[in-house]
Amino acid sequence: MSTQPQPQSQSQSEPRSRSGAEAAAQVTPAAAQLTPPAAVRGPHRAGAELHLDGLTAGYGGAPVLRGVDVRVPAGSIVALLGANGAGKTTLLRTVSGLMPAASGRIVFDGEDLAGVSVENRARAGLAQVPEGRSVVAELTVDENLRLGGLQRFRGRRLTTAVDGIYDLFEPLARRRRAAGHQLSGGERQMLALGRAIIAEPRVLLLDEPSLGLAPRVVAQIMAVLRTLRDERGLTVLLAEQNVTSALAIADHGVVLNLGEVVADRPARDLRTDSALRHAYLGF
Ligand SMILES: Nc1ncnc2c1ncn2[C@@H]1O[C@H](COP(=O)(O)OP(=O)(O)OP(=O)(O)O)[C@@H](O)[C@H]1O
Repeated sequence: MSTQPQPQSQSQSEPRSRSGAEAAAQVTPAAAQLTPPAAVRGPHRAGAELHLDGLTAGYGGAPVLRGVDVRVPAGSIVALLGANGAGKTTLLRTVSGLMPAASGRIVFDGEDLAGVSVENRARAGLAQVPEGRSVVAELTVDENLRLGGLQRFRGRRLTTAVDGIYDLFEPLARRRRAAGHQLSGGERQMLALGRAIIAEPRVLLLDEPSLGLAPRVVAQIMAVLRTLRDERGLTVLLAEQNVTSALAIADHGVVLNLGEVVADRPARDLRTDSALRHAYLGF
């Protein structure tokens, strides 16, 4: 597979426009109070489609994922939901190549990823932000972002890319000279996300970005993800226990239980159908 996709113009990314009513239905009350992030600076690589077909994976021979099928269309957000231990992190790690698949297929932009290294998956545009807000503690915000951006940019283009992240995450712009270890939990999560986004991934794998954060910060992060989808056509697979926040921005919801898909529905159905929510999400 090609490991160096070429940048595409924004018009090629075919960003989706939404009706006002649809957009309004997708914001949480907290998100509604926030100023939307600035428009995404372009041009950018467009999102790619991701399919998982019959994916099985586990630890030491004990299966955790059992024949999981998930489809994440290009330019959409799919919420991956489920209780503790359902297999969300295992699924994301298997897709990014950190864990081997025992069987099944992972298809990224039409290409089977079997045998493709973690590094080449990242180069092709598959980015994972693990749970725990991984940033380099000793480096400043600016240095962390530049490090993330070096994968694709040098010189002035790198500076423009860093400025693009500050447009999206205003709190980071104010803290650009602070070291990673001096940041609040919310700022660290924004930086972890910024480091992944700056390299213009085509599919973003996010593991519980809301964990331990205040509702306002969660709303801010979800608003950025929505902007990236709508304006850049980014594809996002979002593992979350914060079901309400995830479904507020997702197009589709997939519920895992003990490593199996038990529901695969439009997010609108999971948001609005209380019987469905009660059956699969327990509230
Ligand atoms: N390194 C490991 N070795 C062995 N078993 C593991 C390992 N990591 C996770 N597991 C097991 O795999 C199962 C799925 O865990 P996983 O972390 O994927 O779930 P999760 O849905 O992400 O949960 P959470 O929301 O708590 O992070 C659990 O039973 C867990 O105990």
